[in-house]
Amino acid sequence: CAKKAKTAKDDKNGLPLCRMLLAELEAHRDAWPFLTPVNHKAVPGYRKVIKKPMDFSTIKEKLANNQYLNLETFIIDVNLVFDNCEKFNEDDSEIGRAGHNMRRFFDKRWTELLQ
Ligand SMILES: Cn1cc(C(=O)NCCN)ccc1=O
Repeated sequence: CAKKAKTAKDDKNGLPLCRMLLAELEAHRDAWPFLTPVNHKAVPGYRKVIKKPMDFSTIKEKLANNQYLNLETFIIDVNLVFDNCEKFNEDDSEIGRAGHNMRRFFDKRWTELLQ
């Protein structure tokens, strides 16, 4: 039978924790660039430069469709949002700074919740 989950990443609380973390991300004042998919028709170059677009609404949909195995696979998609942002935006820009702020917030929260 399946091995008993050893760490919080694998245990049964993984997915409710993901929903809680996502709700906190969506409520953050700097979440606005990340709430919905980047409109590649309105943002020149985006589709070419960013190979794997990701945003909070897509993550929410994937959670609802049970597409995350555990907290780890959820964290990978959240980090993709911030990595795409760093790739496409100057650090010294509104959206670039929002991405850094959101990544710092997320890293702090999931590590706190996992302790
Ligand atoms: C994350 N990100 C968002 C936008 C954007 O324009 N978002 C809509 C805000 N209303 C543009 C580039 C980018 O990397």
